[in-house]
Amino acid sequence: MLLQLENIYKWVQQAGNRIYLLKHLNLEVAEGEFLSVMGPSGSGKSTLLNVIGLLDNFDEGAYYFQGQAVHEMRDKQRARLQKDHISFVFQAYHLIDELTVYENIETPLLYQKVPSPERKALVGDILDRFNIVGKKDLFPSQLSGGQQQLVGVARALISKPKLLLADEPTGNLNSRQSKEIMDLFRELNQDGTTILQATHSEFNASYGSRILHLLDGSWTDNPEL
Ligand SMILES: Nc1ncnc2c1ncn2[C@@H]1O[C@H](COP(=O)(O)OP(=O)(O)OP(=O)(O)O)[C@@H](O)[C@H]1O
Repeated sequence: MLLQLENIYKWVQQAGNRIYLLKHLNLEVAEGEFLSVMGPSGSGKSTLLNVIGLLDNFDEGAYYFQGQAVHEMRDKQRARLQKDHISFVFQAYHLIDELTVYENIETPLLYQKVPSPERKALVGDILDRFNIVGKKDLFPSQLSGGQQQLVGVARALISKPKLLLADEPTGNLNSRQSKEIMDLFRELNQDGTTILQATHSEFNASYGSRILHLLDGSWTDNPEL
């Protein structure tokens, strides 16, 4: 088992009322799965991905990653686990404005202390694979939205993460680019990366091996409701 959520609750306090963002949520994700989470806007998909990706805390419940109790970890341990094993592709690409395309893609390898010649080779390969060699010295502001998203995906894939969390990974891409990204995800998944994506797109979800539906922060068997 790669990860396990047990009875997770997350809430915010609003005008004296407790608003649940995640409620009584259980989840088991096996190594090598490709899981799609669907659900209407506001159902909690991004919140769930943020919790699983250790970007956000939860208020109650237990979270195990490769059998380790994440809810008992100190911040530093959690940060280490995240850097070593988890990558993100988000709607907002979170590229670093001051770094070039090349440098943005290289960042995860610096965190992982990959030696320089190997870094060069890996970044070169992925620039090639994504057809963006000609853009390598540009800054994010000099790219279109779709190109920025491609760079975000390249950066997420370069460190060969154990777990890839993707939140509407093809949101700003045309259908050809979307298919390219989803095909890359499939390849990556076949190479052993576990993928968890949140999506509104039936096309994207069809790439997954399992689909779960969220409604108001809980799983539902009746996605039409
Ligand atoms: N800090 C917060 N305070 C109050 N409400 C919040 C907070 N963060 C999230 N929410 C609410 O939690 C709900 C779930 O949001 P979330 O972004 O997880 O939904 P989503 O399913 O990813 O939606 P979308 O498909 O539109 O991206 C929303 O109703 C949102 O307004």
